[in-house]
Amino acid sequence: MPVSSDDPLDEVLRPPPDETPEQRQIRLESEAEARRVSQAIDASLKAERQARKKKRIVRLLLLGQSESGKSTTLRQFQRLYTPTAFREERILWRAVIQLNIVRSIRTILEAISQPLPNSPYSSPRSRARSISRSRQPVPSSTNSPPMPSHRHAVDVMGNASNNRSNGTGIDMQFSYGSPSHYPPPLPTHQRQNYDEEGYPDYDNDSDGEYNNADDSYHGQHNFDGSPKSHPSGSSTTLAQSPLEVLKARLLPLRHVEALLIAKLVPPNEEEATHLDYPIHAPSPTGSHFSHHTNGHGRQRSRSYHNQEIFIRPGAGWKGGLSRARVNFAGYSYGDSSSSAGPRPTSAGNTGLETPDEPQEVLNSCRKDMVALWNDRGVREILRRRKIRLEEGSGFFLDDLERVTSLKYLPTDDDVLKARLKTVGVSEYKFEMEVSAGRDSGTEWRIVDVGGSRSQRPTWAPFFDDVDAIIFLAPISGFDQVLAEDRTVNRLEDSVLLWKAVCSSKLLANVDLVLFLNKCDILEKKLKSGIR
Ligand SMILES: Nc1nc2c(ncn2[C@@H]2O[C@H](COP(=O)(O)OP(=O)(O)OP(=O)(O)O)[C@@H](O)[C@H]2O)c(=O)[nH]1
Ligand SMILES: [Mg+2]
Repeated sequence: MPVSSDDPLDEVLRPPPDETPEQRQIRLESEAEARRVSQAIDASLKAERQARKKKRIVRLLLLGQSESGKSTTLRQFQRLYTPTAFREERILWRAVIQLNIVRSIRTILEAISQPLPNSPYSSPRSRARSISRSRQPVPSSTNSPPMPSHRHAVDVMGNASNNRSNGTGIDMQFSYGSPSHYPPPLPTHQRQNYDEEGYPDYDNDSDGEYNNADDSYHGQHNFDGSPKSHPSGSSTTLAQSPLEVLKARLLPLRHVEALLIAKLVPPNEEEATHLDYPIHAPSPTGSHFSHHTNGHGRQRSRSYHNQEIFIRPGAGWKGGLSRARVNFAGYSYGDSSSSAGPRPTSAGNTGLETPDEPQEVLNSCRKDMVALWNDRGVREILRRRKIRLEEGSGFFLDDLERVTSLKYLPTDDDVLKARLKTVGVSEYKFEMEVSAGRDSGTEWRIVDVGGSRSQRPTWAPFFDDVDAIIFLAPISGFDQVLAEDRTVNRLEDSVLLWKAVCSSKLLANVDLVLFLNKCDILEKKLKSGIR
C-alpha cells in the first residue's frame, strides 16, 4: 500500500510502482553508493572542522628600542619558515642596501670635511663646549648629570606627560628625571659628552694631543704623512684639494640617494626623507638647527642630527619596488635627468630610470668609495671622531666590491644586515613553508612596531591580543645614546623599557621572551678596549 506523505521529495524519491526486480537491485546499489559518498563528505568536513579547532594561532609582538633588531628578527623568521618568499624578495632589498652604502659614504665625507674638535681649527661649537666644560662649576653634592628640563615629561614609552598614566590605563610611565632610575651620577672628570654619532666623547678638554692645523681632508698631505694623491690614483691639480676632487667624483651619489628615497618612501612621507648629516656643520650661532639643501636646490629645516629614512611596515614599499622592477625589465637606457624636479619621481611610476641606475652609479663610483674607506687618514679621522661605522646598522663598506657589482643580488645575510627604520605597526602572517617541528599546525602572526620613542605609544593597543612578546635588548649599546634623545644611554633605555613591559598589568598573562642581541658587536667593542 503506497505511503502517503506531504513531503514532495518523498513523491520524487518513491520507486516507480512498476519497478522490476533488476531495476530495484540497480536502484538499491546506487542509493548505497550515494550514501557512501555522502558519509565520506561528512567525515571529511568533520575532520576539517576538528583540524581548524586544533590549529593554534600564536600572536607574537616584537618590542624594543629603535635599532634593537625587531625587523631583523622578523626577517629571520621569514628566512627560516618561508624561505621561498624570502628568497624572492631579496632583490627588493638591494635598494635599501644601496641607500645604506650611500649614507655611509656621506657620513665619511662629512666627517673628513669638518675640522676636528680638538685642533686649533675646531668649530665654534666645540670651542664653546670646551670652554663651558672648563668653566662650569661642579655641582657640590649630587653631581647629577646635566639633563634637559623636558626630561621630566618624557616617559620610557615616549609619552610626553607628567602623569604616570599614559592614557591607555597602563602603568608604563617612567620619569627620566628620577635620580633613582637615571644612571648614577659620575664624578665630573668622568662625565660623558656624546658625539654626533651617539657615542661618548671621551676627549674632555681642548688640549688634546691632536694639534695638526691641517686637520681635515683639505690639507696638502695625507694623515700618515705621505704626499696626497687622488685616492683612485689620478693626480690632482693644485687648485683642487683631494677632498674636492673626491667629493666631485662622488657627487652622483647624491642623485642616487634622492632616487632611492623616492623609491622607498611614498611621496606623502616627505618628512621621512630629511637628509641629515651625522656630522653637521655648526651654524654660526652654534645652534643645532640649521638648513641645507636636499640636492635639488630646495632648503629644508632640520631638527635632528641623524634622521633616518623610515618606512611604514607592511608590503607597501616592496610593492613600489616590484613595480619599479617591472619597468626596468625592458633594459632600455633612459635619461635619468628627466626625473629632475623638487623630488625625483619614483622610477617605479615613470619607468624613466635605467635598469638599475643606482647600481650603475654605485658601480662606477666603486673605486673611489673603496679608496675613501681604505684610506688610513680617513680611518684616523673617523677614529678620532668616534665614528664606528662598522659597528653601526646597515654597514656594507667592507663588501663594496661585491655589493656594487652590476649583477649584485643580496644574499640572505645582506638582507639581515640591511637597515630600514620602521614607523607604525604591522602584522605579518606566517603560512609556514617549512615545518616548525611539533608546532607545524600553528599559524604565527608576528607584529613588528617602530621602536623609537615617538612610536612607543602605538604599542599598547596590541597588548590585548598577544600570546608572547619577544623583547629585543641590544647589549652592545652600553656606550651609545638614543638617536632621538641624546641624553639617554641606550642600554639604560632598554632596561627601563623592559621593566615597564614586565610590570604592565595588561601583559600579566603574556609570555615574555628576552633576546639579548648584538652580542657580536659587544664582543668586538670589548676586544677593542671600549669600556
Ligand atoms: N651585528 C649585529 N647586527 C644586528 C643584530 N641584530 C640586528 N642587527 C642590525 O641592527 C640594525 C637595526 O635592526 P632593525 O631590525 O632594523 O631594528 P628595529 O628594532 O626594527 O628598529 P626600528 O625599526 O627603528 O624600531 C640592522 O641593520 C640589523 O642588521 C645583531 O645581533 N648583530
Ligand atoms: Mg624595524
